[in-house]
Amino acid sequence: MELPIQLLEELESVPGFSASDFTEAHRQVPPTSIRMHPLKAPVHYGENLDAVPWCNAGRYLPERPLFTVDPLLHGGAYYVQEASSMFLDYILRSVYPEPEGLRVLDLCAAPGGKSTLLASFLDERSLLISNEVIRNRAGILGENMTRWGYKNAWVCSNDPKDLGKMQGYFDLIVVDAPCSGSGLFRKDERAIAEWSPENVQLCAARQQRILHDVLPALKEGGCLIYATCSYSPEEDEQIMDFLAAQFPLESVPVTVQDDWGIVRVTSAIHGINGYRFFPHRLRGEGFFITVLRKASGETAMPLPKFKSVHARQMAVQIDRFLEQDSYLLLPAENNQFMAIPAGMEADYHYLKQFVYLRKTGITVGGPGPKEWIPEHDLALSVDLRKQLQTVELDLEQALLYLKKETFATPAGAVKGWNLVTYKGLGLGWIKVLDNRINNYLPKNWRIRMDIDWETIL
Ligand SMILES: C[S@@+](CC[C@H](N)C(=O)[O-])C[C@H]1O[C@@H](n2cnc3c(N)ncnc32)[C@H](O)[C@@H]1O
Repeated sequence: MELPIQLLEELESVPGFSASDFTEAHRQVPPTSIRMHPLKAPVHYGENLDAVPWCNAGRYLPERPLFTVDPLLHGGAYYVQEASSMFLDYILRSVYPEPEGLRVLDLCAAPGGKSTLLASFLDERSLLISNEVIRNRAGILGENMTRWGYKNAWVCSNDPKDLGKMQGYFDLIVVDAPCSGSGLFRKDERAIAEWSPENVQLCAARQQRILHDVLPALKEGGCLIYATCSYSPEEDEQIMDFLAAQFPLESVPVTVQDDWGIVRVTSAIHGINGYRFFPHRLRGEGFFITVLRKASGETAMPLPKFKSVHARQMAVQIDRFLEQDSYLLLPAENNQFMAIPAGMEADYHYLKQFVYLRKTGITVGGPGPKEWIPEHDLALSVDLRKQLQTVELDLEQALLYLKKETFATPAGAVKGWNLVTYKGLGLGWIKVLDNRINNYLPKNWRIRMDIDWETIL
């Protein structure tokens, strides 16, 4: 792996860098890590695995498995995430010891690593808006958020400017910015060929534009978390100085343990604190992150009055599927309904004025000619009732289900709708008829890969 010489030269002046150690680290296989779902990962899962020091739910795997053929991944028991970027979890716990009722924006959210982490961190009264401007990437983000299963985590697909119009609405904005990607060289060699000093400049200019466009949406006293997977100071320390110079933002330092190997840096002009991750100093890839607080500026506008569209009469149908904490049912496309937390309808009506909401809470399905037809989202919801008609699948059946193939009626299945589970984790719905089953996995969710059954079973 031939690393760009201009990058190595520039990094000579960056604290914690060592050209020889850095180059040597790029000859090593990158560690594989996952972050477990606090409510979905089976009990004792990950017990024998090394923990990621800065993230309670993070674990290193001894080697990279073929994740596609693990039904637990499809059911949302864990998310495959690079370990350094899990430091967001530590920052959140440091800045918000009690995260209550926060409105949070993850601006550059696909494929969903930071958003799934945020969703697990926030309390039920908080609302997470995950945005991804690129349409097809927003689709992948939607799938990953559906697997994670929270009704207070919504997805939109907009330009940062649209979100910036929601003056002072958010308590926290996370900008995991598109960048030149040098931090991921070890995982993706193609990124080396795409790297150039000119591209670093282009990325820095785009980062400034994105931040400038979205910052009006951060309320006074709210926090901005900015991160990249680039080593270039133009995209890291110099962006911190740009932020401090252009906006009323001040540094929020966090305490880190020395033995974690994270490098604390401060920006040259305004002394803002940031945290750098180098692969020769810790078990993770290149990453940079900083937190700033908005000292003054926009305050949230009161939410406008709205006419409720809660479908009260439909709720009766859903009560048998969802735990009866408080949710509202709103009409969705194709005669379906979506469940959102009670108390968030005003936010829904407000947000709709500014953004295209692709996913609002949990799509629960809709009334069919004879009965309620449950939607796939519902099977993956963390609020799904424990007492539902459920049938446990073995590995072969689970993989056939996830390939959207048919298989013999599993033992324990009853006529009608059954939730299929693997190791107790909901994967989706089947409908059992007299002499066969119908597999209700959405077509675009299916595993397309040919499975080598002999090695897997
Ligand atoms: C570093 S990735 C985000 C990774 C994600 N936060 C995660 O943890 O899984 C940056 C994202 O920014 C998006 N992006 C690209 N150009 C953008 C722009 N002009 N404004 C906002 N987002 C943009 C990319 O499509 C990409 O999904």
